Amino acid sequence: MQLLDGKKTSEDIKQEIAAEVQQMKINGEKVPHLAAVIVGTNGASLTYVGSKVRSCEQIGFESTLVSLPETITETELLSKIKELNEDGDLDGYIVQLPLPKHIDEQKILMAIDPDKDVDGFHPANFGKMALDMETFLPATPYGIMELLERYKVETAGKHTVVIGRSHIVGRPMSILMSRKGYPGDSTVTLTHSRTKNIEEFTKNADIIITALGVPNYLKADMVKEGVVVIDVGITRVEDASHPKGYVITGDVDFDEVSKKASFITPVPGGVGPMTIAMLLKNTLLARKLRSAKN
Ligand SMILES: Nc1nc(=O)c2c([nH]1)NC[C@@H]1CN(c3ccc(C(=O)N[C@@H](CCC(=O)O)C(=O)O)cc3)C=[N+]21
Repeated sequence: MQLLDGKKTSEDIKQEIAAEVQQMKINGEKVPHLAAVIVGTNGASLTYVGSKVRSCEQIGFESTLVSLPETITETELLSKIKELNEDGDLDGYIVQLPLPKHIDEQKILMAIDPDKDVDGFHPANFGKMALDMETFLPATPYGIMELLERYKVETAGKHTVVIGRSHIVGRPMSILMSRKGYPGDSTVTLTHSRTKNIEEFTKNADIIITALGVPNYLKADMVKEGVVVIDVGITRVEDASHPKGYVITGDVDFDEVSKKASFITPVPGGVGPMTIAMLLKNTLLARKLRSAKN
């Protein structure tokens, strides 16, 4: 069994980006500038946004945190988005999801300038991804593709089973794994909450990508020997015996499944850190595309 170490790989990627930023500075060029919009104060959201800001500092990006109250109206948020779209210094930004219930998420995502949409959530970018055009790939699926590539995991002709059809992970993942070329060329089954006898799919899978958010869902008797397992689930489970009061738990029963797996991602330290690294990579791309335009 080989661990797909997202923590280490994300550090490698950040170092590669940092070296490019160093060169940009030497050339007297503008460095990439990323902003994150966060509405309200969800604990997990704050953790994620916090590590994004730290990563920016670490690699020499400029970063801006736009912190807005839970009570902000949709109209007010839309005018903030307009401001960010028009900000000539800003290369890319994300609006942290989920948004409060009184705000129409789709409406907000549609308002983001596709050229600054480093999450790759805008329909224009999602469409480009599906059509194999250069664009910002959604950071989590992009991070998974990068892990498979850097560990030279074979994907061509393999049966990949994706669990979960969310717009930000499962759906784009199924598209990317079926694309032509490496990593890709996979035969993909996209399973979800209405799938019947899901074990019939997982037991026959060469690669399983779970993005459910149900702790310890995937058990050893649901997989075959030699399977590659990518665990996208990151759930905080209360645990009073831990200093933080919770433990981070994935969708996979790691202790048992890892005995059968050829490759497996840990949680934490797997897909999560990769998501952040790929967001930074997208921001670097946004900067390059913008400088090529001007
Ligand atoms: N517009 C938008 N884009 C996102 O990409 C986005 C979002 N909204 N909303 C929330 C989810 C969640 N997400 C995570 C990223 C990294 C870790 C991460 O690095 N996790 C660490 C553990 C961190 C901890 O201690 O909680 C790990 O897995 O090792 C977790 C979660 C990005 N998301």
